[in-house]
Amino acid sequence: MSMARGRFITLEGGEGVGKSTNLLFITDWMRSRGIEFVQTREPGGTPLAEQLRALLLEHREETVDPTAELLMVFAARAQHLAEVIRPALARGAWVICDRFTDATYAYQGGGRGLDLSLIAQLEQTVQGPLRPDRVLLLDLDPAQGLARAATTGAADRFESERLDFFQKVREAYLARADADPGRYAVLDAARPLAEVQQRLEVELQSLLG
Ligand SMILES: Nc1ncnc2c1ncn2[C@@H]1O[C@H](COP(=O)(O)OP(=O)(O)OP(=O)(O)O)[C@@H](O)[C@H]1O
Ligand SMILES: Cc1cn([C@H]2C[C@H](O)[C@@H](COP(=O)(O)O)O2)c(=O)[nH]c1=O
Repeated sequence: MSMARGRFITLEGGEGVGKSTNLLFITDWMRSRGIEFVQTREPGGTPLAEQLRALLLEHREETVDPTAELLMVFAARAQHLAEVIRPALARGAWVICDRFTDATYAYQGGGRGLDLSLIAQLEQTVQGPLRPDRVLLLDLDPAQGLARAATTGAADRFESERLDFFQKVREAYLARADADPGRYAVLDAARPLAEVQQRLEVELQSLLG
């Protein structure tokens, strides 16, 4: 008897686009269908990776070198893959991950301006052929997203970047979705939540079977 294949789904977007809100909707949808799933996030998802997350997000006196930032993100990802993501997929569970390597292309590539081929090299080294089955990209004007994010707590090191950084992050995300439309679903996060979630449901249904 063959085991059902797990799905690897990632949720992406700039700051304040509604990831946390829509994650709840996605996990409720999976639970109501009896799908075994693991909900996790990046950077993070294991004790070591969560420590790296805290180091990445906290404000600090020194400027963080973009390459150091990139390597920390991939160090956390390697641990997360080994401890959480690969074992879950191997047993047939679905994985819903709040951000993954598309965030690296968007933030370290688009935002920080690092060479995309360096990111691709690290992606290949750390992940091998593993890529998300579906990337759900919540797209929103960054000024609107930052205003929404401001209602949910103090700004971390990334959220304190200038608006033009987030414009570049958004452009990088959209460029990746444009280049591979079969794998990305771009959802307009400026629409009312009920409408966003209707669209999400259609995307999730398409992953069944
Ligand atoms: N489609 C929507 N329309 C209007 N408001 C929304 C929508 N989606 C989310 N919000 C609101 O925007 C705020 C930010 O949402 P949420 O915390 O889910 O975003 P996030 O992407 O997880 O943000 P962060 O990365 O800052 O944690 C919340 O107050 C939420 O209720
Ligand atoms: C995976 C990943 C994340 N980031 C940044 C993007 C966000 O500002 C924070 C994570 O916080 P959130 O709760 O998901 O908003 O980390 C990054 O720069 N590069 C990455 O690869």
